[in-house]
Amino acid sequence: MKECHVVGERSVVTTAVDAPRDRHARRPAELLKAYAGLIKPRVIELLLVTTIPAMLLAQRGIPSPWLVIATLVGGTMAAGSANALNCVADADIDQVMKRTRARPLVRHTVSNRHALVFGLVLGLASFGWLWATTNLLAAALAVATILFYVLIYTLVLKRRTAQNIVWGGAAGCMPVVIGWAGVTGRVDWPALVMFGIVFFWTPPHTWSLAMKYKDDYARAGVPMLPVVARPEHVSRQIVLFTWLMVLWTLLLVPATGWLYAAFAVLAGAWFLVLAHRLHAATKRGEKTKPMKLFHMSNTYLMVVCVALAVDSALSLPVVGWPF
Ligand code: HEM
Ligand SMILES: CC(C)=CCC/C(C)=C/CC/C(C)=C/COP(=O)(O)OP(=O)(O)O
Repeated sequence: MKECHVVGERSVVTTAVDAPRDRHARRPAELLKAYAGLIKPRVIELLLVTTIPAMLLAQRGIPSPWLVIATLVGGTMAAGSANALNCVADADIDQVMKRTRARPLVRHTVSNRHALVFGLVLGLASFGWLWATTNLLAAALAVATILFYVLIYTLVLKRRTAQNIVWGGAAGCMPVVIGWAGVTGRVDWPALVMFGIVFFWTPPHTWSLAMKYKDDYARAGVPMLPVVARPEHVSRQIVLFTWLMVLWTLLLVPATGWLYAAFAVLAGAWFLVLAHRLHAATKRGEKTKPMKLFHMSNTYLMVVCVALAVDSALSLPVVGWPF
């Protein structure tokens, strides 16, 4: 059975004694599967979805398809590097948590050393690719995000504070800024508003998941909010961040058309109802389904991003400042 010791304030898991061991992947299909597992493709999918509307809004139309593809390829390389390095840093706790026990480094289908080299090379490649195909600002922002996510979130915040994902979540907000910079070579106020949308979206996304997996996180010594706080406090925080997120989406309206504005209000109202329902059920001490809110958080972000992308691609008349 695994043991988890808290050394200083950082939880350190001793070597697992019964983690399933595979042999190192050798055949091409095994290698592909193993390295794909390192980059967490499901997460990258929505990270990229947030990048596309940022590029369309920056252009207020349709940027060159090559620029969009080049930015998405660079973003995938950067996020893949960040996730692979995260897997190396978290190999000790991933073998303790049921949710992450099938990951390549836990199953030993890839060695830690190969995963580290893979993550570092992919990160350097993302910098070179983005510099060559977009601009130096976008490339620099991508590498800064990798460094922040691995060194600040994964190695410092994640194992030390219940606010880990609030501040560490900033890494997940960077694809929109990188997409904007890829088109304009600058970071203008709409990019910062989009950063804020994902920033306030992240706690409902992660805390709903962590409500389901809190025993896993507790076993690994990760102080996610549901591990250290009562369910009612967590659901109240989810409602608070959901309100902040919905109100923040309206700040983008002066730079968009009515289509985005309508979906931001409708999708926001829908997600607020879900968050309040979870909080009400939690307060009553009823059995809740936080994973429904987790999956709906991805749906919400996808809907808002698609509405923004269509609104921008069609160059709908901009609503402008109401005063
Ligand atoms: C620090 C910030 C974040 C944390 C701690 C976090 C946490 C997680 C965790 C633990 C999972 C489950 C992964 C697994 O078990 O395979 C997950 C899945 C996912 N995350 Fe996040 N996330 C964060 C930010 C983001 C951002 C910014 C996005 C996209 C913009 C995102 C999109 C997704 C998607 C699409 C999935 C897969 C959902 C599924 O498998 O159904 N996450 N997230
Ligand atoms: C452009 C660029 C470099 C983007 C990088 C942004 C990025 C990789 C965000 C990831 C967000 C995320 C899934 C965090 C979960 O980490 P975790 O360690 O809490 O999740 P886990 O417990 O599933 O490993």
